[in-house]
Amino acid sequence: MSTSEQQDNHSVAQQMAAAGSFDHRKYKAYPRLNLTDRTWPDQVISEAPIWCSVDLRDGNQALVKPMTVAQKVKMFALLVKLGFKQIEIGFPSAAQPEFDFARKLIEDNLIPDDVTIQVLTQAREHLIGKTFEALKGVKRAIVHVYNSTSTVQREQTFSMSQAQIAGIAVQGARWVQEYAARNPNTEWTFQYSPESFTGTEIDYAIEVCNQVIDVWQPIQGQPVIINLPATVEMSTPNVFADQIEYMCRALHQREQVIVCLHTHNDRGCGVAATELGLMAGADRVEGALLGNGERTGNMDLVTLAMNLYSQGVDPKLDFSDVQEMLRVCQECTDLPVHPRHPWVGELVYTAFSGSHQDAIRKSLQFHHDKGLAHWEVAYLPINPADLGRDYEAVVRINSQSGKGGVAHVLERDYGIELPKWMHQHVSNVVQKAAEQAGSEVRSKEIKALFDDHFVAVPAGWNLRGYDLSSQNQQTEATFRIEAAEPIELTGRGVGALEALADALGRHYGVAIKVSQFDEHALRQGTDSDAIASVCVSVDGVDSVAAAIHEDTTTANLQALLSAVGRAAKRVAGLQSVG
Ligand SMILES: CC(=O)SCCNC(=O)CCNC(=O)[C@H](O)C(C)(C)COP(=O)(O)OP(=O)(O)OC[C@H]1O[C@@H](n2cnc3c(N)ncnc32)[C@H](O)[C@@H]1OP(=O)(O)O
Ligand SMILES: CC(C)C(=O)C(=O)O
Ligand SMILES: [Mg+2]
Repeated sequence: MSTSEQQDNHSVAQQMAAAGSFDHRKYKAYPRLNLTDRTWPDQVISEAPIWCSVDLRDGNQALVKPMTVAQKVKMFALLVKLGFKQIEIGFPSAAQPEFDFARKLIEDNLIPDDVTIQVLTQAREHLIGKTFEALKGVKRAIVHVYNSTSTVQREQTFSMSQAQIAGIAVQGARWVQEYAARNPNTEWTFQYSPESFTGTEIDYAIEVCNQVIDVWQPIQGQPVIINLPATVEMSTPNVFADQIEYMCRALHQREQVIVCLHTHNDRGCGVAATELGLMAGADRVEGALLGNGERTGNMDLVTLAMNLYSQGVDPKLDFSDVQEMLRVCQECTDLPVHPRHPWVGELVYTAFSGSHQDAIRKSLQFHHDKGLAHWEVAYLPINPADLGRDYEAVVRINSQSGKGGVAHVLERDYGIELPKWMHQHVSNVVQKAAEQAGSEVRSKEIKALFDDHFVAVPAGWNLRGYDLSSQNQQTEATFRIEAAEPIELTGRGVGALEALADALGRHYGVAIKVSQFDEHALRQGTDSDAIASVCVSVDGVDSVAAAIHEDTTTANLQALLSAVGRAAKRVAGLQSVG
């Protein structure tokens, strides 16, 4: 770089730094379009648009390290597998790998019969020539030619009048037509983009597009795509929708023109703008998986497709194996996926917070019990299993979680249906552990906490055996308990539990009352295992325990015995007798 160039760069940098104060007054509002008879707000998207992935072009040109040919092949295969029928494979005149990739797809016969490749070129003859060279022998292709039409680009980049810029477009359209005519064995589709459309005066954009359409004359049989890009997203999506409706009304030979949208995400509304643009009459959508693309990205194809899917509209794309899609995208782009990425991020179906977990648990149960025809589950707009996600991720426990969430994890992962009265007891233990850990408490740790605090038999309170005899609804029983010295107790009552409470009460001289009791077969593990949960009051002190055993009565009795044993430290009477 020469000294004068260095000085120039230096002064540009200085000017930018000086202008870079955080002062909103240097920006101005985007002009509104005065479309008072707009119809798009009443429209509903009831079918999938024509999709075109631009991962291999717009996505690729925005990467720190553009994809290698091998990565492109992998990405192409993924796009085909997902169901894309139109795929922009690159800018073959831009760089050798782009050219080579086009050749590879064609020569190695990698393009399925129902897939059409698309390529991008500037409206410059040598680049168009090279583009057609790259496409030699292809059965079908879309040639996409563009030039910038915005006020800023006309004035500042090209220093050209409106007529001169329109002239570039028209000349580009003619070259594309001429080169296509020289290759009649290929089925050609032409596409034109007034690049920087959102920075272009709308009536001028119409004029340029119509001049291109007039060159291509789609009415004579050659299909035409007019792509209206939000090269930079500059307005709220409703303004973009007005622009699209306005364009759709004004384009020549509209019936033969496929109107396409290509939004970017500068304001974070790329998907919203495309959705409203479709309502406004567009037919086709360009975008990239996970929104990769220039600056804040292209419109995210996954989000838009899943938005449709969640409304009961067939997206005509298959995201049933999201993990595979994420893996290939990451391998090809070297970009991470945000855990909160709509529909597919690692955490998007996960609730940590208590009230969400409670609602999800009850709602899933309701959905299951009622066999509802349509998916309507609190906080889960779709069934995560549709995307190959498991339910383990749906409820995860940390200090923000509540009792419903803990109960859900025990039931989901271990078949332990905690009775409602026990939720709070178990949750208290887990909550404490979560607060101490300051992080997530995993399912296995929750189970271990449950076992330690409720199932583990306190030393000296192990039931060794029992004999029961019942008459006239009265049970008389003998219990063998492994204390410091094995003891044998007898008691009576209505049923075995009452008999054991009676036996223990008389032995220790305490009042034992069973206030809560529950028993059920475990849904996992050995078929015959049962879990019993008991809450007892020993001299007014509450104590809770659970027990698991293949013999239901043993489970019940052990749960009671463990509960009384757990109260031992807090009830004087239980310590006074051996
Ligand atoms: C919004 C978008 O994504 S648009 C697509 C952008 N993608 C890319 O640019 C990626 C690939 N591009 C490239 O590799 C290069 O730009 C190439 C190979 C296409 C062209 O390379 P070069 O000619 O060396 O560079 P460059 O793009 O800077 O050319 C600029 C010249 O082309 C002209 N030009 C730029 N775009 C266009 C266009 N679409 N149609 C006609 N002329 C154009 C400019 O006015 C400028 O002319 P000048 O030399 O008279 O000043
Ligand atoms: C080439 C065009 C369509 C583009 O990528 C854009 O304008 O964003
Ligand atoms: Mg783009």
